[in-house]
Amino acid sequence: MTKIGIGNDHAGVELKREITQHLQDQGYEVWNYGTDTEESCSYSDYGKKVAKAVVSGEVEKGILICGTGIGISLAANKVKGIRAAVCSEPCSARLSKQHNNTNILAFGARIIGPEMAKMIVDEWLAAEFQGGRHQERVDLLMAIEEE
Ligand SMILES: O=C(CO)[C@H](O)[C@H](O)[C@H](O)COP(=O)(O)O
Repeated sequence: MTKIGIGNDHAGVELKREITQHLQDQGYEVWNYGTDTEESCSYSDYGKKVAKAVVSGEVEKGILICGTGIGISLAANKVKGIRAAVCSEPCSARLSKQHNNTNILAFGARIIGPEMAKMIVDEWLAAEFQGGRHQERVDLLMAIEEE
């Protein structure tokens, strides 16, 4: 059973619940690293928590939600080994896995609705990294972390 870590700030609480249910309905094991209250908080804490869970192998993939998906994905991308992409439609989500081998998907609860979010998540989870020329580019991308 694939383990997915999910994290969110105060803007993403409701959408996090819907996505969690959607994933559990498909048999995924979902680990919640986000806040469960709408009290104002910082996206960076939650982006970091999910990113570290992915890098350590505690979970296989991560999903992040804030108002736009931007702040929380920026936080995740600060953690070595993370490739997080903000996606507002399914095509980008699929290509982010096929070409960039993203290990975290992010989106904004104030940008897209729950049905679009579910389509994005499904497309991303179904996609596979294509390797080949994309592997070389991902290797070059990750080498920047060592500079
Ligand atoms: O960090 C963000 C934007 O990049 C997120 O959308 C946050 O959820 C947003 O900034 C929170 O805004 P708020 O006015 O403090 O609710």
